Amino acid sequence: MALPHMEFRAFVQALKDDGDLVEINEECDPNLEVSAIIRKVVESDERAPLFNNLKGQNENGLWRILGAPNSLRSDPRHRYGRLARHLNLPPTSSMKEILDKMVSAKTTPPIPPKIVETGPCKEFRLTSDQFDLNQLPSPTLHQADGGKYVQTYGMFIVRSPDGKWTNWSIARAMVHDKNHLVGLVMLPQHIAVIHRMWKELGQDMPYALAFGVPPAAIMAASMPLPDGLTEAEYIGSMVNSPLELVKCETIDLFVPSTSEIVFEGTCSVTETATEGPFGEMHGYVFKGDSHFMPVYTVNTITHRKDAILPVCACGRLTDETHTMIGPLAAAEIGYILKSNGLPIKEAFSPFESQVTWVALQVDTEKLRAMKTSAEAFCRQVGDLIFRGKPGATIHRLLLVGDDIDVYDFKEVIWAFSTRCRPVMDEYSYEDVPGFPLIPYMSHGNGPANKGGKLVCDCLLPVEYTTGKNWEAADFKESFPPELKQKVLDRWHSYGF
Ligand SMILES: O=C(O)C#Cc1ccccc1
Repeated sequence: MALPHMEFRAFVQALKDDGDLVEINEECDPNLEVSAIIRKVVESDERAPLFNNLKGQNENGLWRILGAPNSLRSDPRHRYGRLARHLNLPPTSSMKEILDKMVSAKTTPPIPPKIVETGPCKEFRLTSDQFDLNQLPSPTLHQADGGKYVQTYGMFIVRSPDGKWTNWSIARAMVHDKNHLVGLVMLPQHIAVIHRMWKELGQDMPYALAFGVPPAAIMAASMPLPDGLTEAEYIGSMVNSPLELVKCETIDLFVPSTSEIVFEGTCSVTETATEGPFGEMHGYVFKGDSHFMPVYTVNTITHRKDAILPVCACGRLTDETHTMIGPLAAAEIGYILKSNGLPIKEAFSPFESQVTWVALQVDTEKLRAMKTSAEAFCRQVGDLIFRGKPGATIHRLLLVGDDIDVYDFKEVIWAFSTRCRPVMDEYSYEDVPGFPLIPYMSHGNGPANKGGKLVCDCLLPVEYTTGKNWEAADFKESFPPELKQKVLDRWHSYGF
């Protein structure tokens, strides 16, 4: 029997078994109605909606839509249950356990994928004269969007011209016409790096776009892994079993054999079209905000019967762009800092920062042993992160002490607000790449692609020298243990 982290269809069943799925069988319109429901779901951490009856489905059920595939659950006991199911972890797993699992494959041998002759993704095949992307139920996600964003949670598969590097990643794309998409291809994302390689050769870039891939694969595809690393092997190592891949029909690329839907074709290195506006991960749609981006030709579609298109209706909290992009960047950032010998214990990107911050918990005993200064330490951290790809989407790094739980924003904002003196304890980076999708970058006062980053030192000077010299004025730290126990034991008899 297929396992939920290795087959999307089994994952959907697992959500159903968890009571985390709402099947909608009345006809829904992919033009805004579907997304309005998904937005209401993700803004209230409701169960994931599976739209079984969409206006525009073809005779083989192409396609249904699963909304909110990796958003949050309302029950705090399994808040991250959907993410956990992506990784074959218990639904009660913490975000720390989830991110530790994502990083685990960095220290275990890669497990290459297994090539199989065929698979469920081959049940039906459509050539370019047999489909119209505008007639299929491609969703319009926000009323100000520039098109139907059919691609928000699928996985692009591209390979360097020398064949040595295959990259899997999520990058948005909208319908351009009957057989074409236009998509965001933006450095330092690896899809843009590889696209540039093909452009230098003067050849269009072959691509596959697989929807409804193994959930473990889409998680790895969202992690800013090092250049040159092939996700398929990383995932194999992470789940300790080889992913099964099958060859595409028309190009020399391989896709997960259980994918729900596969688009195959080439991405032009010369032709562009207007892409956007789009309701992006920071929660804004700027009217008229479109840019010229590469055109993808869709030559062939293969799919399962009654195939499911996963859709992230991104915007304000809390959708997949927040549960995945920020935390997975934090995991990579934490790994890089630890690998460079810095005393970092935990790293997380607070949703409340719209995943533009990463909070770093520092082992202050080891910090004191370094006999370093605040400036030297902060610059070490900033130089390692802000000049590399993992830090691309992050504009604030907050250094906090051992007493702060970086997974709890209330803790993080307390330390930031009370221990980081504005300006004096902040170390700016104006000469590094900026993330141009953040509104204060794209529509702010400075350059959209450069600077605007800070390392914020939320460690008081004593934490660098002699250690914490305060008690928190709270129940946990300001009362003797026996008194706290007495209060807890008598809490209800007091009348609370
Ligand atoms: O369309 C969005 O909201 C987005 C995005 C993005 C692009 C590059 C890296 C990470 C997120």
